[in-house]
Amino acid sequence: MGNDMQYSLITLARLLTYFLWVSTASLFLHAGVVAQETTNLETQLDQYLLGYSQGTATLADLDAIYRQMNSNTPIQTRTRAFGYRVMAMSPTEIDEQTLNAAIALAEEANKSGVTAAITEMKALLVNLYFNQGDTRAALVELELLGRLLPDVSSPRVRFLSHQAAGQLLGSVGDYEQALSHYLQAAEAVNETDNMLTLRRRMLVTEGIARVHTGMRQYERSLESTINLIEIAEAAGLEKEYARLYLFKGYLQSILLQLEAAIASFETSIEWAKQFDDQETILLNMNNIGSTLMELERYEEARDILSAALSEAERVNDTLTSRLLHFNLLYIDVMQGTLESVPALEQAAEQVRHVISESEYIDLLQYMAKAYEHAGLYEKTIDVLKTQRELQQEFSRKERNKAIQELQLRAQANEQAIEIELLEQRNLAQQSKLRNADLQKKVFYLLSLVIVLASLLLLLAWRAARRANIRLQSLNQELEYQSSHDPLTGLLNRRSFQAAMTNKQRLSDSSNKDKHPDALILLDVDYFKKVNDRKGHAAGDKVLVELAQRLRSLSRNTDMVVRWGGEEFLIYLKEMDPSFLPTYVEKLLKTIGETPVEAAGKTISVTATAGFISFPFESGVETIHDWERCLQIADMALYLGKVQGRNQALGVMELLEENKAGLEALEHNLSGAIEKGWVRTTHVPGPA
Ligand SMILES: Nc1nc2c(ncn2[C@@H]2O[C@H](COP(=O)(O)OP(=O)(O)OP(=O)(O)O)[C@@H](O)[C@H]2O)c(=O)[nH]1
Repeated sequence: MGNDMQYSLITLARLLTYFLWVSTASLFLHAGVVAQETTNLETQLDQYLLGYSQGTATLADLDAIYRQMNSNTPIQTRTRAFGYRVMAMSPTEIDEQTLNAAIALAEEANKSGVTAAITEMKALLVNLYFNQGDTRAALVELELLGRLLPDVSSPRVRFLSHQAAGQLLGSVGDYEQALSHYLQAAEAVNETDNMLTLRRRMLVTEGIARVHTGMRQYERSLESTINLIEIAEAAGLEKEYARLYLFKGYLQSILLQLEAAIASFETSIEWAKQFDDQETILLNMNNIGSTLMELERYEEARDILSAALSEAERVNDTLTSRLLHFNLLYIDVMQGTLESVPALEQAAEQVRHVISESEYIDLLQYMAKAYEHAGLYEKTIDVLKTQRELQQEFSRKERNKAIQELQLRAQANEQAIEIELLEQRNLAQQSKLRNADLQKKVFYLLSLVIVLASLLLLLAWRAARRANIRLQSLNQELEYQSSHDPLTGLLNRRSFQAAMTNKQRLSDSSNKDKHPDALILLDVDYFKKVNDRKGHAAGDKVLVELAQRLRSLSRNTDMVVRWGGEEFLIYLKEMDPSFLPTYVEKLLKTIGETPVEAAGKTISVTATAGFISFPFESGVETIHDWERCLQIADMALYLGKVQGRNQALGVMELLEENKAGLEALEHNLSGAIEKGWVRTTHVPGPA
């Protein structure tokens, strides 16, 4: 039993341990693999960044890193890579597809709950929407971004966010806020120290310069630009020089530092030439020409503008050609060629469609000057009037635009609140789902544990039950063996004694009306001879056969006992004493009439018996002690033997109903019989 159960338990325990081990190992290995892949990807991104800052990395390098990523890659690594990808693209390369990819990744970031990733994606979306001209969407993202920013620790993400905010707010004219963001972006940059630090510092400074320009704080803007150029030179970013010097010259010309402006434009041309940047060269030439016009150095201006015009025409740059054409006609008029006035008017109209409104308003100033120079005073007044009207109209529009932008920001704020609410709701929903999922998992796990425990219990129970059954049958066997004679299967003396003790304990007076029981002690005659002549095995066979015959005559309530070697005791329940001799006769016949067949031999046997009713009514007293009764039956048996065997003697009645009679009955039966104190019944055996 123990073995069965132990085996099952051990097997289950082993299975469970194995299962746990495999799960733990796979979890551990999986975690290890993910961690290793992540480190590897981050390193690759660092290398890419290095290459990017040195101008050697390509988009293909980045794509190669991208291909190694999957949904298991930590979200912040993926957002970082995506940010680099956008950074590597020129504004014109950014399309709908890029935007959609960014929106999808932003959603993933939202779901992950990783603040740095969420913020980075929001900053990128601000940039992308701004780039696509969708100011409203950019503002909404900015509102959401603003709520997250205080929790962001990564300087890189803080820089990106503030930079994006500065750029967007600067473009909608919220210069103060823009400036504040740029300053925070500058702080974030100061916390970084890598290959991108200088480039980032430049972007911030350029942003600041643009904000100052927007605020018409040109001197400050110029300061920032000079600073910017220093940074670019320190970083050796030669590609940026032309653009920066152009901007510097532009600011100087506004501040009427005209000679310095020309010098800046010339420097810009030098650098633009290095990189074959025709567009910048043309812009600078036009700017130099315009500045010379301001200085009334018309000949020099004409030279450079003519050269620029032929270059612009060569490269089919219509816009610049028209501007240059206008400037050249202006010079003509200023130098006295008054016939050029209509052509100048015509050129102004053409230019009007390709320049901004404010630029056109500035251009009208030149027209007024030209008319004045040509003595066309009425036209001068007209054009100045038009200029004033346009200026007023422009200012009104600007004001409206500012109001609209304010409205737009308020709407964006509202939308952001709605989105935030929605996101919160989504998060709550997700956590609800996660909880439900967790509950489900716990339920399944518990069910599994219950099933396994039940299985174990069942196995244990079955094993215990089997053990009990075996034990029971062993006990029964043991009990049987201890109460039965192994040869004949009859009750043995011990069990009979126990039964009688029990019986005596339970006997009560309610038995009064019933017949007494009977005790018959029976002994096989000359059995020793059987053994001696036919062999011990044949003797055994005879005993078994006789036991069987005795049993065949007994009822369920009777007891047939092997009392000793060849001696049997038959206990009959409620036997009418008058029928007892007949029964005993039948008993003797059953034994003696048919010989026993044993080992091919026929063995004739007879038996002698003594019998008595129990309890025995002696007249003096009722003998309730079965052993005393049996003692009398034994004496009767003995007398039967003495008188020739194959017979039985029953003690029926004590005629001398006194103490002496009882004494004689119990200790000297033959004497009592001789004295005629006892009535006996003689039963002869079969002839
Ligand atoms: N084969 C066999 N013999 C047994 C067994 N138990 C007792 N005996 C034999 O039974 C014989 C009894 O012999 P005795 O007591 O001298 O009596 P008897 O030969 O039957 O003679 P009476 O009883 O005087 O008629 C002995 O030889 C015992 O060895 C048994 O289980 N198997």
